[in-house]
Amino acid sequence: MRLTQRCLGNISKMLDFYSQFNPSPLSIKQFIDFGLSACERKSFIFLRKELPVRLANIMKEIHLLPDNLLKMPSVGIVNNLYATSFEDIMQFEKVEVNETTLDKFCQTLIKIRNRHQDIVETMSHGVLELKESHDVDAQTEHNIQYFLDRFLMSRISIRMLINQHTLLFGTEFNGHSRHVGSIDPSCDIISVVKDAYDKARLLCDQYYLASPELLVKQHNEFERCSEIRIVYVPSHLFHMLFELFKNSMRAIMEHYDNSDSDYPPIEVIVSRGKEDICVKMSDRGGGIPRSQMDHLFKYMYSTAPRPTQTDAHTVPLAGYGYGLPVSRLYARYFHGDLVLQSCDGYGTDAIVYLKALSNEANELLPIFNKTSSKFYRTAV
Ligand SMILES: CS(=O)(=O)N1CCC(Oc2ccc(-c3c(C(=O)NC[C@H]4CC[C@H](C(=O)O)CC4)noc3-c3cc(Cl)c(O)cc3O)cc2)CC1
Repeated sequence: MRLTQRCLGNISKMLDFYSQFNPSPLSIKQFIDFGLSACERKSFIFLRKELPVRLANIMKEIHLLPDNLLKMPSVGIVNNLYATSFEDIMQFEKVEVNETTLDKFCQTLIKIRNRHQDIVETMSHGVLELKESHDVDAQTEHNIQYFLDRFLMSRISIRMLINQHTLLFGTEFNGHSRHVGSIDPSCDIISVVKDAYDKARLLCDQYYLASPELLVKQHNEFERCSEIRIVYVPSHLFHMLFELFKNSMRAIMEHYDNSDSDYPPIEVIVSRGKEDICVKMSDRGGGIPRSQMDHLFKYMYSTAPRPTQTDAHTVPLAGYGYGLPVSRLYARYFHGDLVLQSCDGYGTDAIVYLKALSNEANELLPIFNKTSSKFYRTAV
């Protein structure tokens, strides 16, 4: 449904207003502390301002995109979805806080989350539409990389706020009584590693009829002989590890494509130091030359072309091309990182760095300001 001109006029004034504010980053500790005190009114009061601020900040950047990208049908769809969701939240700007508005707010958040479910794929279609209709120069590609990193990080942060509120105060149950919203205060990293391996192995067995084994160990320098646990969002950690396992398995199976199933195992070590928890995944999948490494994180390079009929059996281990860059955003979202070290001809190490202390695990949020908008204005 296209927004009427009147709506768009009204929204742009509100967008200007809310985009003046910087998003307020929260740490995992703040999410936990707030979740344990669990006051729905306070959460509502915070979110009815913070969500419009985060939506407006990224919508202003969408409007600064190069015209030829902004005109792509799929980018138009994304723009309208954000405008509709911004309007939905605006309904609560000045309402009286009571049971009815709290219930309605929760339902609206669920509606928004569902509306935005496929945004990443829709945006990747927009990039593909641009690639298929225009020559994309290096500068435009760089601008798209900059924008998508910020756009997708903003989306991760908005979904985090929505999930915390709906899981804490809605009728949904997250399936784990000890969890605080989407956060596990005592996340067993090794079990997430094994879960991600099992799910990736399923896909690998389906396509290659075989899969490499997993060797996993841990080293806790901080609390000797204790299991390594972290206050973290298990679904974020799973997303990263699932992606990395798929890549390692694809490399190994393609590299040893004529062996009789004596594939080198994937080795994972989980370590805990004073500041960081690391999950290092090492494979002997033949590695990648340094000249090709940067491409792996590029949205433009990796945006998978639409599968043709003959590609009906596309490799299930490769998505629509945003798996690795989005996984790095999940790692960076709470001030961690995801780094690749490959040895051409031998294999690849992927390291996920996580903040060991929840008070240091602060949201990393894109801020729309003169610097970021200048970046777009210099775009050709
Ligand atoms: C954008 S995305 O996230 O959607 N996604 C990124 C991932 C991509 O799939 C993959 C998967 C594996 C590999 C790969 C190779 C490999 O393939 N070598 C052989 C070629 C080396 C260059 C050579 C050349 O071109 O010179 C032509 C052969 N070797 O090591 C890895 C590897 C990569 C990651 Cl990231 C890892 O974590 C572990 C790994 O072992 C590459 C690409 C789908 C798309």
